[in-house]
Amino acid sequence: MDKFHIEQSPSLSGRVRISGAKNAALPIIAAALLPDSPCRLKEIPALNDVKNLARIVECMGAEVEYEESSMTIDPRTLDCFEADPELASQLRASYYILGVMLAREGRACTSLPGGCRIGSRPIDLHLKGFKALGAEVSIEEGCVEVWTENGLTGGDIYLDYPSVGATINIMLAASRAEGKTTIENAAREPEIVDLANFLTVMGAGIKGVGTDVIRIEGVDEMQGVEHEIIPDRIEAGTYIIAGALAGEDVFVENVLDEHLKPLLAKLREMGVELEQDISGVRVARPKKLRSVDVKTFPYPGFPTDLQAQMMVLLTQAESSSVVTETVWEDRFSHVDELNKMGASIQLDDNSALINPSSLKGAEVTAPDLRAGAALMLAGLIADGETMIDEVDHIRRGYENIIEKISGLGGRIKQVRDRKNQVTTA
Ligand SMILES: CC(=O)N[C@H]1[C@@H](OP(=O)(O)OP(=O)(O)OC[C@H]2O[C@@H](n3ccc(=O)[nH]c3=O)[C@H](O)[C@@H]2O)O[C@H](CO)[C@@H](O)[C@@H]1O
Ligand SMILES: C=C(OP(=O)(O)O)C(=O)O
Repeated sequence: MDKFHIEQSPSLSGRVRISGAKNAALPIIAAALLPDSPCRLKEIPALNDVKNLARIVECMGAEVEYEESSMTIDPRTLDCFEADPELASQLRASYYILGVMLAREGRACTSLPGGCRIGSRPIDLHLKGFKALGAEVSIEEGCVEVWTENGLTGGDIYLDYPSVGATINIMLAASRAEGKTTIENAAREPEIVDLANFLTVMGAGIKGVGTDVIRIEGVDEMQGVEHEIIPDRIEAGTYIIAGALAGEDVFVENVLDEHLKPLLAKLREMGVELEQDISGVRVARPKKLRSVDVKTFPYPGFPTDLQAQMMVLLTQAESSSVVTETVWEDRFSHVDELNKMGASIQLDDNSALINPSSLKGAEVTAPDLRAGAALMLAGLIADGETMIDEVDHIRRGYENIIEKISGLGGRIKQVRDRKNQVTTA
């Protein structure tokens, strides 16, 4: 397994371009199986999750061409409704095959999905939505199966929690169901809006996306279209935090700053100066960082996917801060690793008290994607050398991370296993 070796890099400068959003690209790749002609998707990030999902749809018979950041998917040759179980268990978003194939073929099957271990991650709300559209569901020995004998019909669904995945899966299924579907207490994340725009241009009738009531009018036919994925707000936020931690002058390019309001507001409260323009955000480390408290919420609240990275910045504040995680019950696995690096963070249930501290290099392990990104940020400001193990987690969400950080002057290398042999500059 590869590791990242990082040396203290206190003066990052230059430009870094943000890639297309992983959490928009994945449902959109699945949705490209809905029309009756090919789709061309642009700004597809080169990430393992994307490659695995592309492989899943290919194994189901679709034709996929993937070059640079663009992917063409032709669903006309689909001849299977089952996602490869081994591939499907590697990523969370494989469960979007359920909504899509249920809509298209009236039947779908996949293994329970993978993704970060940050809580129990049930899929009851997805299944409740499918049932409301007239589907039967079964979960047996780690396999999820959904089917309908007479086709899907629109229905009304109230989500107990505004789940991103459930909102997406129900939208996918409802877009080709007969009649109208209403999702109440729907999630409002920008990735859902991107998917809805894609479905709408293909022919679906969708209203209210970006609010908590989404109405979908199913259609019989959809046409393949070209679509460009929105920039990844979590990748952007991670590089903006890197600039606030260790930047002399960092410009984070290809950012939709309206998707990052809760982060940018917190950074300003901390004393970070940000210059926003149409193409991105300029950021540098301020002389002093004020402490702030942060609580994660579904969008438009502070994103749970930036909680770990923000915690690293808070270790550098003048006084103590409290971070409260409300979305996932087990998303503090970075705390032990940061404490190994000299941080002083105490956990109490779903809150963390972060005391000011100087970080020092250490050997740490990335427990999941964003926790890994947080350790990488910590390595950039820690005194000495940091070695991060299990970096495949980080690669699930950050395209060309070594090249991007090195391009800003960050001293980071990929090394291979025990011999610590350098593989990438
Ligand atoms: C691939 C993808 O887009 N992943 C994102 C997506 O995950 P994901 O779609 O899995 O997250 P959800 O919004 O579904 O989960 C949020 C909360 O709802 C609960 N829940 C969810 C579904 C369900 O059927 N039952 C249920 O109880 C979960 O346990 C969790 O506590 O949104 C999360 C919240 O912003 C992000 O952290 C992930 O990066
Ligand atoms: C938790 C995440 O991803 P996934 O849902 O794919 O595990 C994430 O992107 O931070």
